[in-house]
Amino acid sequence: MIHRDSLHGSAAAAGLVEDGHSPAATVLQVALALPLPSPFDYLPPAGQTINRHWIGCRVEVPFGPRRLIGMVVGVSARPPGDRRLRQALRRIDQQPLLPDELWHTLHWMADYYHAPWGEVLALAQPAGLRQGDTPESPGRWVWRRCDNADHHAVQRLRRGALPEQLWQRLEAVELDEDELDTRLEGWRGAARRLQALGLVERLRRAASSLPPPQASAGFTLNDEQQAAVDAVRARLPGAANAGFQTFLLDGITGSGKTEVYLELLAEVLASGRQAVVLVPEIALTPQTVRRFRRRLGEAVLVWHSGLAEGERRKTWARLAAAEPLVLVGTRSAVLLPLPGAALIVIDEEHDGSYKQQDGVRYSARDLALVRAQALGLPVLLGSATPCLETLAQAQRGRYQTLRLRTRAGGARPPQVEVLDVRKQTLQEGLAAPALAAIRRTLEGGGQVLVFRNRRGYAPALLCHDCGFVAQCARCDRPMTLHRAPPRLECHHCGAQARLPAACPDCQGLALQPQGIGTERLQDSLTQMFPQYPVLRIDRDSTRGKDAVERLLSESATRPSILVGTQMLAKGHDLPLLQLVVVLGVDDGLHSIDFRAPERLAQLLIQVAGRAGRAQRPGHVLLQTHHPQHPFLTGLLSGGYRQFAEQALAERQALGLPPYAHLALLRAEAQSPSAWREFLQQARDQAAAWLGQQVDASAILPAPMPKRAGYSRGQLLLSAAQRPALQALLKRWVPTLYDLPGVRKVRWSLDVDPSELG
Ligand SMILES: Nc1ncnc2c1ncn2[C@@H]1O[C@H](COP(=O)(O)OP(=O)(O)OP(=O)(O)O)[C@@H](O)[C@H]1O
Ligand SMILES: [Zn+2]
Repeated sequence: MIHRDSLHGSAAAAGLVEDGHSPAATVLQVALALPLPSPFDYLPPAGQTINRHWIGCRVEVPFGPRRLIGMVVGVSARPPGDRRLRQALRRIDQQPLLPDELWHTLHWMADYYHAPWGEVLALAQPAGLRQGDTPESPGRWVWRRCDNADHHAVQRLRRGALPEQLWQRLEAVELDEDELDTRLEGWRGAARRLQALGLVERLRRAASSLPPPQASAGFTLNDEQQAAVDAVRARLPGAANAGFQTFLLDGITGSGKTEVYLELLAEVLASGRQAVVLVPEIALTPQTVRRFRRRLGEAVLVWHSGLAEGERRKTWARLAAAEPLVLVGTRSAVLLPLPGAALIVIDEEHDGSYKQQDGVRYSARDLALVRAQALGLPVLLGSATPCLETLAQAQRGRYQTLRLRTRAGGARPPQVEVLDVRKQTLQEGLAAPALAAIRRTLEGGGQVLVFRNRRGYAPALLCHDCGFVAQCARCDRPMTLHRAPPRLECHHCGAQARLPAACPDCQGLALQPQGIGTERLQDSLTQMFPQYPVLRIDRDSTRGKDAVERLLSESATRPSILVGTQMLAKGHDLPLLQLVVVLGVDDGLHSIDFRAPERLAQLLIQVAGRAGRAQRPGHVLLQTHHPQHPFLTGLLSGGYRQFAEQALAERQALGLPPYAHLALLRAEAQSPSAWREFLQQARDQAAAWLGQQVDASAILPAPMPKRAGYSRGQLLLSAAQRPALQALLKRWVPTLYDLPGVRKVRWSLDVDPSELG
């Protein structure tokens, strides 16, 4: 986790900006969204002179035969040497596109993750802006009836159809597009019809003419919730003690963390300011958004990767204009302009989706802290299972911990039990006591969740005659068998293959599914419990829009079985859910990644936390062959808190994060010799700067040595002190681009990697 010392990097990033003050600047330093380490020098467009006000403005420049849009990150007086510089074609912005604070945070980010500035800057701009469009003026589009609407046309509208519904709603009012989005599904088509008939028109309205946001009151908070709200409130802008502070809201599942956020967010809106709430990717469901809108009204906007470009630009512009809004979004929402920010919230702060796994590998959680510090705001991290990095910071007193120890609204925590399956006959992966518990729960009118974190029918297809296993040729891993539609699929690279009729090795006909996936569980549970609906929730069954919601609402009010992967582990309130059966616990016990136990503990606690959230008591069964495994006995007797304390002690003893800081250099190539060569050159290059402070591992194949046809290797750097690691990276990374072996590999640097694979 990032703390004060690491922020000093920003001074270096700001170095170029300093050049801007030199009086005789003649060269523009332009960051382009290319995987190259430094900005490019250009002369200004003909007839224009440069000064520091160019910094932060976009320019169009020639690049080879192409024209690219880049951002001026510095201006300099340095003579260009013998190189002939090309001229920029045009200046796009007259003033910086990004607010100051965001600009500096992005510089910090490029510096800290050792990523090209141009790529970092591009992350903070919707596609249109990256292509040189001017930002939309803040304000909103509204629709209203035309004054001279033709009444004959109105009479021809079919009663009850969408155009007619829209027409009715527009009687004597104009409606905002955002409002229409929430109130009338499919209104856009209807609006276009009415517009074509000359009945309605679309107008731009200034943001200020909007009605004030409408919010409704929440629950009466319990004492712990209230104390949490009070502590954060004391740091909000305007309060006597206003300023940066990181809070950890450490509250058990179902303890009402979301209510704490909502209470604070309502205050932020009432004071006319902005807030961001980061949520995990799979938690950004319509259910979540509805809950926020119900409480906070129309001032809630969403941000996620599936958003249409138009929406994106509109949201970006409204935020940039400091409109009072609450933005609920996934990882990249942390890079939006927030000139009016008062609070940043990170829900389920331990969630893996906050770490970007390609391109610029940033942690949205860490960046949120950097931004909060730069903006002088409180930042609230919420979780029932905080990550160890966060807990370590809290122990050191860097974060202030706020606790919610009881479930809100009188619900009790679920009762968790290990179910020893050794020597038991399993029926389709389920032990007899688990099946009996499922039956009892259904007969008592409750809902059951069978959790298995493997989608598909079976994790492998095996020939019982000769032992052949169907593998992905590009990844050397077993392919997953799927039934609907029948196919083999590689879950690592997405490759698909037809099901072989006979064993390709021995031509035998004894091909058998090996192991259990969610699809198979759904099939077998449907046969075992034919009177009850059995619904499956995983990535395959939920491809359509709102599919999760639809499936959940189908089962919400009656006894039923849900079969699901980690998609079901968070963000859902299922009032009837009484029993959770967890399969495949043992898979997690044997992983080699040092973070595997932490992830498994988090997953188990979160899944268990879905049970018994309302009036019915919750019960959780963990099926395992290792009932005495210290991980399980520890988690059961001492809960997450005790697990975390032990895990932290182990990490300290072994010199692992959070007591060490890591950077992982990955390389992949057609042949292992190519990545070995590159990594060896990289290691040699670093050798001079290694030593007591920074350690380099041996060059090793990645835990998954082959993927999508590429052979993969890695080199791990670690240091007890973050500044030592950063100092090395700063000198080292720029040299990697020019190593002789670089042309034969694809490489990437991951600072604070969350996975060592
Ligand atoms: N003060 C309160 N009084 C009554 N009910 C409450 C109160 N606070 C929260 N609840 C209810 O308790 C349930 C759990 O609350 P919430 O979803 O906010 O918990 P959470 O800690 O965010 O849960 P999780 O992290 O497990 O998803 C919800 O149904 C919520 O409406
Ligand atoms: Zn594959």
